[in-house]
Amino acid sequence: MTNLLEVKDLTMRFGGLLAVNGVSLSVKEKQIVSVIGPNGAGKTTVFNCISGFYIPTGGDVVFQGRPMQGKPGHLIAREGMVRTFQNVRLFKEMTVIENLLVAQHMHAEHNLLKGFFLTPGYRKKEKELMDRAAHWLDRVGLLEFANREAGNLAYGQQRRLEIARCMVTEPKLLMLDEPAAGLNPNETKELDELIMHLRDDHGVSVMLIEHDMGLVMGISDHIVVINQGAPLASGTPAEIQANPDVIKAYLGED
Ligand SMILES: Nc1ncnc2c1ncn2[C@@H]1O[C@H](COP(=O)(O)OP(=O)(O)OP(=O)(O)O)[C@@H](O)[C@H]1O
Repeated sequence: MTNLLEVKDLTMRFGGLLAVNGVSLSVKEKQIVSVIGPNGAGKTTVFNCISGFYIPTGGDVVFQGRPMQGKPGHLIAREGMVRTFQNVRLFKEMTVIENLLVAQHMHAEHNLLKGFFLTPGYRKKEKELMDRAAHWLDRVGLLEFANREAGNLAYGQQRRLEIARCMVTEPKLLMLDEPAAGLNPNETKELDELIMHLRDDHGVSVMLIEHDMGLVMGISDHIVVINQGAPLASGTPAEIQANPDVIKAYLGED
């Protein structure tokens, strides 16, 4: 099976700090790959480099066979790699459904000017966007809140809306930065089911940064561990749980 994403020898330097040092990883189609490591290990920086929010100091990022390093985030998103952030970033004063419509407009660079003329083609496109938004709201259990202001949703619901906002753009790779942070155990279980459902029924690959080890060990096909910016281990959940270097890095943390 060819790799959807191939990252080789990724390096990111901030002044004197080598935040990411020689990290390599790959994600295959329909795989859930988690990146774990102690606080400050460089996980979010790896995400930022892959998704075009930082230009890496060195290394290669190849997505669907094409080099991505140096491209801006919005172009990488258009290639089919979309992400969420550690802190919820919704348009809080817009309604839930508006958040999904705007995401699709931004993604498709839909010609808004045409809207003023209300051509039949435009109306048809608008209906498609609306149908897709409703479909994903239903999938993440938020359809009944479609017209509520996004900022008024409970935190766990906002997290699910963020995932729906990614999914309306029909990505190949969904990158989630600490999606379970701040969720209660029930919400985490729903998130676990949602992520597996996205992979199994919608064919997306998922990359995950997460501190909730129950979630990571339960859903990951493959895990990459980084420590102080450098690769420490990679393997299946069982291999990672049994790896003495990983255990040491985690026990050494507290
Ligand atoms: N824009 C930046 N400028 C300077 N240093 C940065 C920047 N972003 C991250 N760093 C530093 O790089 C290192 C790695 O940070 P990063 O946020 O990637 O770690 P992390 O593994 O995601 O941590 P956490 O689990 O706590 O979110 C840290 O020392 C951090 O202070």
